[in-house]
Amino acid sequence: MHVKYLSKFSEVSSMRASRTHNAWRVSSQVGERSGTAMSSERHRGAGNDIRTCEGCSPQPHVSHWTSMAMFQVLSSYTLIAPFFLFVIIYSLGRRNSRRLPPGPYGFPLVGNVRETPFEHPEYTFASWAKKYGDLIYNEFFGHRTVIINSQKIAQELLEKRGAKYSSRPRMTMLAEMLGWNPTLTLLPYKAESRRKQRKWIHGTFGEKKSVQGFEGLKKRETYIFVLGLMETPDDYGLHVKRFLAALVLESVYGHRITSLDDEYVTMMDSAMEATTTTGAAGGTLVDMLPFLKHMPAWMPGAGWKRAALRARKLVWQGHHLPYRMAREAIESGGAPPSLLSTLMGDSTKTGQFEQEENDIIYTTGVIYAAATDTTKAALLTFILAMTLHPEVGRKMQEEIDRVIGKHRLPTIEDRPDLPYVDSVLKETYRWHAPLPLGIPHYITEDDEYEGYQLPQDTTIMANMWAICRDERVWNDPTAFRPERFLELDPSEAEALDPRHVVFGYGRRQCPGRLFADTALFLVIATMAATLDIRKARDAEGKEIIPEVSWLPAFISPPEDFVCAIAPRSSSAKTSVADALAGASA
Ligand code: HEM
Repeated sequence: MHVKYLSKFSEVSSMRASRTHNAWRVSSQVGERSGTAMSSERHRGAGNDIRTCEGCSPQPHVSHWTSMAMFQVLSSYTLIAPFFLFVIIYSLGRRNSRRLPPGPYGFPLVGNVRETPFEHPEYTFASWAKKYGDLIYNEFFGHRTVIINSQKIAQELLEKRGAKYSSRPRMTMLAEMLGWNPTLTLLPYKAESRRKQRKWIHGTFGEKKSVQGFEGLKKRETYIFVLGLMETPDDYGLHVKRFLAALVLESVYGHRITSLDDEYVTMMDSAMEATTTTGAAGGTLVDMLPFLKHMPAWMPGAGWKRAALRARKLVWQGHHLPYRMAREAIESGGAPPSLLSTLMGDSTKTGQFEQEENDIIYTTGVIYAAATDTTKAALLTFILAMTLHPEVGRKMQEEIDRVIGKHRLPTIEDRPDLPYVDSVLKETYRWHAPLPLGIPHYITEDDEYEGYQLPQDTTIMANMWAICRDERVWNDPTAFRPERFLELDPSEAEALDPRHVVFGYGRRQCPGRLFADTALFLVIATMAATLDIRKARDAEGKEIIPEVSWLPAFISPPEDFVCAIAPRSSSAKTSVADALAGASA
């Protein structure tokens, strides 16, 4: 790939596909497909056990397109033929000479591109695990990739051996051509800027005390969100987007939005959209063949480069313009405290502002991209689960009424007393990991695990979707059943907490997880206390049962679905409006 599937932190609505297939069905189709997709395969390692299976996958997918495009470009550069030959010989030699983890045997040069579907590769990787085990080796155009399908191995490698497993793979298009390279998400492990940016973000969004400082903001935006749902429930997707944009822009820049037409939102959305439309991160032709980035933009066939240059401008603006506007507001004393005001204040005090300004710009700029779509995916998954399982919503309401009563709304401090609500959030994470394959890590030193070599310069990723649905761990993993967490003893519950999976691992673990998790708890508890979420009805009054399917993307929210959201009681709207007045005071 390296990371064919890393379509970055971005608005994925442009990919909102026409397909609305059921996720469980896809899962089994993919399983079937992967069983027939390989004309030959073998286990590398101790023995070269060659097995064949009938037929080839008839499924066209983007990887075919990518390889065809590659051949078209290369055919006009016949001088590169010796290079091709070298790569084929080299890749064959490399695959055979090491005791790599098992996996489907790919073709020379393209590797496993052919049998890896572009959509929902996590399902295919999970089905491969049944055949090859929890550690699977793949190659994509000569790039080594290892996929982990169990929590035990993910923790062993990505956490315990974090010093070797915490870098990021090279992404020529996204990082180098579009200009996302100075952001924490993509910086190599050893980069000084990575250390600094991570410390800053963690200090604001990962430490309990500083996260508590945003409680007022979270409450206010939660109440605005719930009132919006009460007024125009069919626009629930837009309310979710507004809610998260408001949380992020105020906590990061001290900028308060009043609508989605806000200047900052427009700029940042444009940067993200331009990024998405240049192709899947790590999966474009130039990622496979980085020398192509030097192709002159005026050349015939270089439309992709011209598009990348246009996107680069928007990415630059998305980072620099909100920063400049917010900086002015902070300097004129008109902005509430924020990550930016803290960083500006601290670095001015130490006399480091000039040296640190670029890191400050990119630290603040990346959070909108990292925080909004990820949290949106989790919140939409919760709404889908409530639509399908109104009985879960009723149980949450019973618990809230019993513990808190009806005279006030739940707060984050109520969490220990609301174990059922808490288990609903955990089940939401487990049911569908918002980033099914996480963000890839990169191995920076040769290593060995259970007799298998894991060479330096290999991309390694945890299949979070598969880990959260591991049948060896979870009974009936496809069911949405929050009770499963209440049936565990405390030590098991701690070990199996899905937050140890869906926010990633070790030294690259999400630094915003505490902020996201507390915001999500508050919002789902408030929704349960004040709203009924049910199935919508069609013109004949029949319930519409939403399909359970998720967008095939790096950040994977549910596909569009309809639901009926209404105030829980005649007084619900007043109590939220009163709470909003209190929170805004
Ligand atoms: C439900 C919401 C969220 C989910 C599921 C999520 C998930 C993740 C995952 C899986 C990673 C990659 C971890 C790894 O490489 O092992 C990550 C990284 C990151 N997340 Fe989150 N995230 C969420 C919300 C947030 C929020 C609210 C923020 C900021 C306030 C944030 C900021 C970041 C950043 C900056 C990184 C890159 C960290 C690094 O490379 O060192 N995320 N997130």
